[in-house]
Amino acid sequence: MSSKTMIEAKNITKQFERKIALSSLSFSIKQGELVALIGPSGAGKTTLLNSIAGLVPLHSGELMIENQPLGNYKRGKQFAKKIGVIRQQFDLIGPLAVIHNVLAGKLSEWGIFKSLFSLLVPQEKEVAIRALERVGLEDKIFEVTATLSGGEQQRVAMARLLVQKPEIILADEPVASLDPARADDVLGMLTKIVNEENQTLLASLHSVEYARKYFTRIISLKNGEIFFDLPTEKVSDELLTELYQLKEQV
Ligand SMILES: Nc1ncnc2c1ncn2[C@@H]1O[C@H](COP(=O)(O)OP(=O)(O)OP(=O)(O)O)[C@@H](O)[C@H]1O
Repeated sequence: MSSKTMIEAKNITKQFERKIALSSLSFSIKQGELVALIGPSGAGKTTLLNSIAGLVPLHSGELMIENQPLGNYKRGKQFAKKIGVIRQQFDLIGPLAVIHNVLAGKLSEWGIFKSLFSLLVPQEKEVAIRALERVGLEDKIFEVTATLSGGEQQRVAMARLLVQKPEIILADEPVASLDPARADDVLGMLTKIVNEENQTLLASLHSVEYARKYFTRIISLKNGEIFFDLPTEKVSDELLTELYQLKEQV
């Protein structure tokens, strides 16, 4: 792992009307880290990922991406090379063939003309083929995306990320809609790709089991605050019970 800091949160706070979703969080994540974000429903996981993706403005504090304030990054190509997002809903266009969804990873790089032309004659087809080979879907290249299973669609989303090649991947519940065997398969593949590409991964998960199996560090949130931030091997069952406990014990 390199010592380059990829994400740094400095006392970040986010409030929705009177609800504090993130309360003065601070942490930093280095290149190559595989970080799972866990915590009960409503703890702030999605809000945190969306803040880092630049989709949710903060009330106070600062987010630094590779030592630059997040706001300094221009949207478009520059940002797409820095941060890629993968979600539970996959964000794929169902009626399009798999190849077009994979090549969507190039949209911020291509101009509008090349992007539109690519819908007629796929551009840089070999890039898409290579990405689909890596996720084991090369035989599905011209299938309509919506006809693929949930696990296959999540692999298409991963192939799109392979084409986009961001340095940081933010994954919001990437396997929540998959059955356990598909979830295992998708997380195994995602973390393998991240390791091979020396990327950095921050993924929210409901499953502690997957967090322990695939991630090197676990950050837990509770009521918008960091409850613990530990290397995976230091996360005890007692801490997890406390994290998910419904009411604070008095
Ligand atoms: N757009 C919004 N408007 C108002 N409140 C919001 C909004 N988005 C999130 N919240 C609130 O902020 C808090 C944190 O929500 P968030 O979705 O980040 O939690 P989460 O940990 O991702 O939950 P889950 O595991 O259920 O997805 C919740 O109380 C939620 O109701």
